[in-house]
Amino acid sequence: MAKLNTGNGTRLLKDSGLDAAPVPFDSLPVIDLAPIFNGDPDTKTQLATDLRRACTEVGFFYIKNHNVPQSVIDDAFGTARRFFAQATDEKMAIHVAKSKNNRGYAALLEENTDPTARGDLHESFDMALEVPEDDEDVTAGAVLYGPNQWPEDDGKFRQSVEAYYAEMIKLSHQLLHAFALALELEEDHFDDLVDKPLATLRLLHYPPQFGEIDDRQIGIGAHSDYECFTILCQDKISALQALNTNGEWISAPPLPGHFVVNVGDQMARWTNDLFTSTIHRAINRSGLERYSIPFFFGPNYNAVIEPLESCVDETHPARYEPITSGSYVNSRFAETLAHYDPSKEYKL
Ligand SMILES: O=C(O)CCC(=O)C(=O)O
Ligand SMILES: [Fe+2]
Repeated sequence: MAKLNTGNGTRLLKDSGLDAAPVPFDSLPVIDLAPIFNGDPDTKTQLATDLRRACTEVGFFYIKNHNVPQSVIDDAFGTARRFFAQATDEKMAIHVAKSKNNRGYAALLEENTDPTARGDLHESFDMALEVPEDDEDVTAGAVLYGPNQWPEDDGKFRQSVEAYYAEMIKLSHQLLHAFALALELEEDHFDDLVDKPLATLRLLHYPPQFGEIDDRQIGIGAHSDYECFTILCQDKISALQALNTNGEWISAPPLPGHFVVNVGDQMARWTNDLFTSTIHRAINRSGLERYSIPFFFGPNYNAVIEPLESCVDETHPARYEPITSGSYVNSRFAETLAHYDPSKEYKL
């Protein structure tokens, strides 16, 4: 502890560098995305300011006026409910263990997002960009690209999931423009890096948990997301919590017509931790089944992520070595997904 003499006596102060401690948030900000679509320069500047603040102080926020049709969202949730209601055998037919790139179904407890815990109480279906096996990046070993696995049905499942995915890709490009403005960069700064994005959509089903709950076995254990940002749609059930700088869990309930967006680790690395990749978890104590649809958006497999020049200076030296988007996500998957081992031979 250092001491500072004032006219009214001595005060103690911690020697904690030049930056002020962030104010711990107690609720999540709401960002109006309308300006990114209507192009008015003044309101865009306001959006950039609001977004910068949300990403710096919280790392979690709601977005409204996102232009995603409610019918596409409702369809995706209906599809998720029908999919998870099937018999286990049906779902296991497209199990992730049959995929090199984590596409398909994973059962309860097969994911362990927090490696110190005992497995997550959710089941999931993962899909991402459809890339053929003979694509040049796939043959060169870019293991996160590849084909999806689809359930055998009348095609409705694939149709509604792909419709939702297409909306998320469109929205992510707009959101990335807003992030660039928030970083005082040109709006299209990141555009060349996202034409073949590592972008994964998950359907999640959380059964309710009753009685006394061991915090090592909850819906999804405490974690940060790996990609640039996540766009999350929740059904009507509140279960998501975000950790503030005081170490307190803050509730992030669903708001009708809004998505929750959170900054991921790749964006934190790009911004040298100016934007914060906030830890979160979900516990479904509602007594009802819960469904959510996170969409994780990161740049192309080979895009190099390193601290942006504008986020590095003498008092904030670069904290991260350059790494490709693919290597980063790959290493995180290997740590948290029981069936993920890109070095092994997979048979469909
Ligand atoms: O379901 C939720 O509310 C959160 C999901 C999540 O954090 C994730 O899948 O990374
Ligand atoms: Fe997450």
